[in-house]
Amino acid sequence: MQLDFASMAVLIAINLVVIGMALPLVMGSPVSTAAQHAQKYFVLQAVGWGLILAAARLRDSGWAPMLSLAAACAASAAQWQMAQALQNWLGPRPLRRLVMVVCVLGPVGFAFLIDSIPLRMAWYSACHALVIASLGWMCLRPQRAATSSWRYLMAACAAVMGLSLLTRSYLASQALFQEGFTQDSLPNHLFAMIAQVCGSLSLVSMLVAWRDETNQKLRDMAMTDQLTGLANRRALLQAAPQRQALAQRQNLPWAVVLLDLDHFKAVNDQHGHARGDEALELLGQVLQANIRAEELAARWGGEEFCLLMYANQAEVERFYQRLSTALHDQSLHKLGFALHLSAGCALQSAENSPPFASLLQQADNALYTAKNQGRGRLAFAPSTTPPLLAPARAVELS
Ligand SMILES: Nc1nc2c(ncn2[C@@H]2O[C@H](COP(=O)(O)OP(=O)(O)OP(=O)(O)O)[C@@H](O)[C@H]2O)c(=O)[nH]1
Repeated sequence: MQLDFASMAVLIAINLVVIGMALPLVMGSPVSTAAQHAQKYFVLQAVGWGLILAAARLRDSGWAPMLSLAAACAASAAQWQMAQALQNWLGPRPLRRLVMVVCVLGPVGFAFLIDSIPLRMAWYSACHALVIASLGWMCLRPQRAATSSWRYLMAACAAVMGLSLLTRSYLASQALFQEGFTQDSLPNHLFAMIAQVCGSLSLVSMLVAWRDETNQKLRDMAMTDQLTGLANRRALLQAAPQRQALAQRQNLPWAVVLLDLDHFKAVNDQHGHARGDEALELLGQVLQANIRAEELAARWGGEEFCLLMYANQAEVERFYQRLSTALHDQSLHKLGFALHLSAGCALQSAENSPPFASLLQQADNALYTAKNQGRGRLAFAPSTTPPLLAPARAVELS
């Protein structure tokens, strides 16, 4: 089999052009920011290989060095797009700045060394190897939920590509290349083959990353209340047994609190449904600002909210006072009228450790008590302490 570099470059360029055109069609629109960067990565790669091809064809003309420089610029721009995609998929990537700097320095050095093929190749290949190795490293330790399969595949491709580029850089520094990127030589053939295989595997990785991202978005949507941004009932029901079991295992106090806005129908009637929605959003914000990271606030439905707290009775009372005051003040300030809350709480204790559904029922009964006793107060479920010593009691907001 006779391989020549120009034919390989044609195949790679055709492959990348087809991928660059097919991706937007397959992914549809609109796609996420990360997916857009991934699409640009393939388009720029196609442009880069097209320019390498043109440089090979015009090898004997004065255009070849400029075309090679343009190819280097396109390849660096493609790597930068990949860094952006990884940042969006995996969260903040500390190496992103380094990638940006080397993506600029690579073509700049290439331009300065344009008269010496070995030097400019050695320089650019070394820069390219550093960028690719950084991209591979960026696939590790994600700060957002991301499956390992596509990350490891991409990191492996980066390791192989990085090594082949380093080899090319070394050979060029030894002046073994006379005609740069386009020379028909074993290292260039190997590099083209590796680029082809790693390019295809990177495509697979990116499609899986994009699928994971889409699945994660759907999961988040299924678990989040659209209006308030809090967890929804499904998310709370899913999280509750685990948290309850943790509290039992570690002997932590645990409380289920149901909160309900008072006379909310009147808010809607007097100020309109849109204002009512704003009131619910505000309660969501105030709740989120007043709970601890390990606690969970969810919209239970309508104007009712549910909290899972690692707290004893005194702590729940203090929390209720704090929340009611903040809600009162902020609603007056932001909505122009005051919102009031009633709450019912069931506490898990050594004596009272029923299933979650039963605790929830106790909290609901306590909320009913708070409403019946005049609203604007917190009531505890009677069974949370021995009934004879401490019957159902309510804490009125002072
Ligand atoms: N704006 C808005 N209103 C809602 C939403 N969900 C439920 N509501 C309204 O919340 C009100 C609840 O009314 P009720 O169950 O009578 O309760 P209430 O008026 O708060 O009275 P108490 O709870 O007894 O103090 C109804 O008018 C619902 O239309 C929502 O998403 N947005």
